Amino acid sequence: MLHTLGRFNILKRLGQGAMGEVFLGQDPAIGREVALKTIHREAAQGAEARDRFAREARAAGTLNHPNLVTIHEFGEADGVLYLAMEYVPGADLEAMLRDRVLAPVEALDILAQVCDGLAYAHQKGVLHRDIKPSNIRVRRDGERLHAKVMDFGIARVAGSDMTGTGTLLGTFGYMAPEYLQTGRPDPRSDLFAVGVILYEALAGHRPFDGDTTATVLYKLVNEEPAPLPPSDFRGISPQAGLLLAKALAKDPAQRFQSAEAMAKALRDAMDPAWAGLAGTPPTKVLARPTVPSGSQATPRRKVWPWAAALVLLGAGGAGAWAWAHRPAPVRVISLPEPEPAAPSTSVSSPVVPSATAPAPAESRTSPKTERVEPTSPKPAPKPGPAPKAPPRMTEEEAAELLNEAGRGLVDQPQGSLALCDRVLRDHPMNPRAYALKVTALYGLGRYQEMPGVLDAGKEHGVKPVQYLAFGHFTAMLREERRERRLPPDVRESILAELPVGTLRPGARALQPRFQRPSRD
Ligand SMILES: Nc1ncnc2c1ncn2[C@@H]1O[C@H](COP(=O)(O)OP(=O)(O)OP(=O)(O)O)[C@@H](O)[C@H]1O
Repeated sequence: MLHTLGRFNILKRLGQGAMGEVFLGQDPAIGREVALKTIHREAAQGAEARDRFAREARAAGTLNHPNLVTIHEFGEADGVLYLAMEYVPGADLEAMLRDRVLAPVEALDILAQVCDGLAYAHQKGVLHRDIKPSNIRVRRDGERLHAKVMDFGIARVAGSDMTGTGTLLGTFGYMAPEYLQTGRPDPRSDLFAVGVILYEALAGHRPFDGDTTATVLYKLVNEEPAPLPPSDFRGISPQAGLLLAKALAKDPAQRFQSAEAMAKALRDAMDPAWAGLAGTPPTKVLARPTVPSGSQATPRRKVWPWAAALVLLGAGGAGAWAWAHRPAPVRVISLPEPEPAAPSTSVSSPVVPSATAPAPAESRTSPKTERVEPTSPKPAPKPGPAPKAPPRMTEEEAAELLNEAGRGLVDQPQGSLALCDRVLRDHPMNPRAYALKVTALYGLGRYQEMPGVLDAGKEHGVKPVQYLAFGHFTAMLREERRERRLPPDVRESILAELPVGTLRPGARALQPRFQRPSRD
C-alpha cells in the first residue's frame, strides 16, 4: 500500500471503486483527514484526458454545499492522479439499501437532501451524471441523517459508468432514458436517478432491473415500473406514488423541472396526511390502491409485463423484429406542474451541455424531411458573395432523418447510411446515428468499416454500449450471432466493446433481415 500521496499521509484504504482505490489520508500541515481517490491510469490516459479530468475537478471544486462532498484538491504524484476530498464517516447509501435499514420516511429525508445539493450544483451549471446510491454518503448525527453527494461530473471524464462488466448494471439502472438515447443529460436526468433510488428504497429492488445490460436498457427506455403495494409506503403519504410516477417519467418534460421542486415534494410526502401533488389527478401512479381492510394483501408482482423485452432478449425470433419496428410508445402520464417551469435549459456553463429534446424512439411516423441522395452531384460554385453555410440541422430534424434511416435499413441500407452520415455531420455525438450506421454497414456487407464507426463514436464521447438501447442494433447483433457473417477480427473488435452477456448463450437469433451480400 502507498504511504504517501503528494503531501498527504495515507492512513488506511477505504475501498475500491470503478475509477481506482480510495484511501483515508491526512494533510500533515493542518491535521485534516481527507478521502483520496486515485484514478487508474487507463481512465486518464493522454494529455487530453488529464485536461478534461482537471477541468471537471475544477468545476466540482467550485461547489460548496452541506449536501455535497467538498473537493479540496486535484493532483498528481508519481504518475498517479488523485482527488483529495472531504472525508465523510458513515456509510454509503448502497450499503444502507442493501441492508434495508432505512424507514421510508428516512429515505425521503435523505433524497430531499440529495436534491438540495443537486439544486445548488445545477444552479452553478454542474451536472452530476452518475447519481446512484454508492455516490451518496450518509452519516447519522444522533437522530438526524445527513446525506452528501460525491463524485460530481466524474463519470463523464473517467467513463466510470462504462468500465468493467461487473459495474455496468448497477450504474445503468439509474440512467435517464434521454441520456441513454442521446448521450446528452440535463439536470432532469440527475433527478430521474433520484427517482430510481426512491423506488429502490421503498420497494427493496430497482424499478428497471435485469440479468443483462440490454434488458436493463430496454426497460429504462420503454417500460413503466411495477406499481408498489401500500405496505411500501408505511409511515409516509401513500401519495408518494404520484411523486414516483412523476420522477420516473420517460419524458423529461413530465418530470420535476427542478431539484428544488423535487426536494419540496419529497419533504411533503414525509407527512402521512399529504394529499399529493396539486392539480388534476394523474392518469398513472406508482402506488397500488389501498387493499380494503379484511382482504388479503395482494402479493407483490414479481413478474414484469415484459413479454416483448423477453422475447427480444431471451428468445429472439419474430418478436425482436416486431420490437425493432414497434410504434413509438404512447406516454399517458400527465401531471400538473407545481412549480413555474424553470427548465434546466437555462443553466449555462461549460460543463453542462445544452438541454435538448430527446430523440424519439424509432417510430413509424412519417417524416417530413426529404430523402438525401448520397450520390447527388455538388452544384458548381457560383461567382459572387460567399454562400452562407447551411444552418445546422436541429435535433428534431436529426431524429426524423434517423427514423427514416431506421425504416430503410432492410431495403435501402445505402440510403440509411447516407442519412446517418448527414446527421453525424451536424450531430457527431448522436449515439443513434452511429448505431444505425453500423447496422447499415452490416446490411451492406461492409464489415471492415464497422469498427471504424465505433471508434468515431468513441472519439465523440459515445460509448458503444449505448447502442444497446436501439432495437435495430440489438437485432443486428442477434442476427450476427446466428449467421456469423463478420470476419473474426471485426466480430472480436465489436464484441470487445460490448458488455459480456449482451448476447446470451443459447438465445435464438432473428430470421435474417439483411440480404447476404453477393460475393462479386
Ligand atoms: N469522501 C469519502 N468519504 C468516505 N468514504 C469514501 C469517500 N469517497 C469514497 N469513499 C468510500 O470508498 C469506497 C470506494 O468509493 P468509490 O466512490 O471509488 O467507489 P463506488 O462509489 O463504490 O463506485 P464508483 O467508482 O462506481 O462510483 C466506498 O466504500 C466509498 O464509500
